[in-house]
Amino acid sequence: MISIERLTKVYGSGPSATVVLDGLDFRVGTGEIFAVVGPSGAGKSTLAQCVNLLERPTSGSVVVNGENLSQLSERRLRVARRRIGTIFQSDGLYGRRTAAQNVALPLEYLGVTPAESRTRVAELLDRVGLSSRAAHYPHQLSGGQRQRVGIARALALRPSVLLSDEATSGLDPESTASIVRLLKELRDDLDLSILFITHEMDTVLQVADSVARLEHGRITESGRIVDLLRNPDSALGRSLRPARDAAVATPGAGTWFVSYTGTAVPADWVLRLASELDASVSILGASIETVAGATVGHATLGVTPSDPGRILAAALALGLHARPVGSAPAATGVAPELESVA
Ligand SMILES: Nc1ncnc2c1ncn2[C@@H]1O[C@H](COP(=O)(O)OP(=O)(O)OP(=O)(O)O)[C@@H](O)[C@H]1O
Repeated sequence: MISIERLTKVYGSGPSATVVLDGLDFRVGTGEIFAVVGPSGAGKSTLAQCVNLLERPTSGSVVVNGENLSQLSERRLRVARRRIGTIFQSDGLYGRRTAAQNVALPLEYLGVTPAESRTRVAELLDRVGLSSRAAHYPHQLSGGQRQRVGIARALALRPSVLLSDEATSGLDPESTASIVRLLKELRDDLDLSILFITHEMDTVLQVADSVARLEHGRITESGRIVDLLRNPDSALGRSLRPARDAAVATPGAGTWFVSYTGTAVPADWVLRLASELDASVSILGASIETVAGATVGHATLGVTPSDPGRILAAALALGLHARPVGSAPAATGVAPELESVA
């Protein structure tokens, strides 16, 4: 488990001081993947450097399994750092070393015997599905495979926390999906706390259990992914939804946007809605999926004229939040840019 407590980082001093992280608070539980997303300049890299203790925070703490690492002496910090494995965007592998030799590096620094190291490296490469590539050099591996070697190396010293700093940025969708699968396996099999720092929203949806949005050095919103997706008022939840243009309703039908808010939305909700309203309900766009074991979704519907109050009530009874598309944002609490999006 890792807790970030009132973490503040200020570069420079006096009038030129820049507050880059401003009192961040969050916790990544054992067996949890916690994503931090944010735009360029939000402070993500600085956060990563403070978490893996390459940078000392100006104030606040990084606490791993109850021990405050930010207050340790340099000597004790060198040992404590082993509890946090880091994977970076650039895999940082040594080109003149094979995959196995790269994974062995942290073990060599620690003075592990060659025999022990060989066993552990074989175990780690097997863990990341690269046993058959042990003798390959980085240039003989794909981007995704190099990142897997980086993950194996980050796990070499049996950390309890894995820090992923833009580790899937720049990978193609297939490689990203395979790294995401691997991180979830590691979370479950090794009970790791994984802090996943990224600017890619769609990867967050695939990988994370919880997410926080970092802006100008502050967390503006955070929560479990499922809760955010089910909350129609959550800006972070809305930004996690894939934005796609919906089809246009037939003339005379009204356009409505509905999103899952309940935990037990029936699978045949479209039929039920149509029957309850005694109206024709057509799907103009929809995304329904399982995230962290829960069904979440949203849809744009064309509904033949019905009383808006009845549509809202019928949707609510099915565990759905409904709003007419094109209504004033102030009345619905929905951002205008989402008005035409399914
Ligand atoms: N050593 C430094 N001295 C002064 N300012 C710094 C230093 N490092 C970073 N900053 C500033 O801190 C802010 C946050 O930078 P950081 O690199 O952490 O953001 P980021 O979210 O990782 O951005 P990106 O996604 O573009 O990498 C920026 O305004 C940057 O200029």
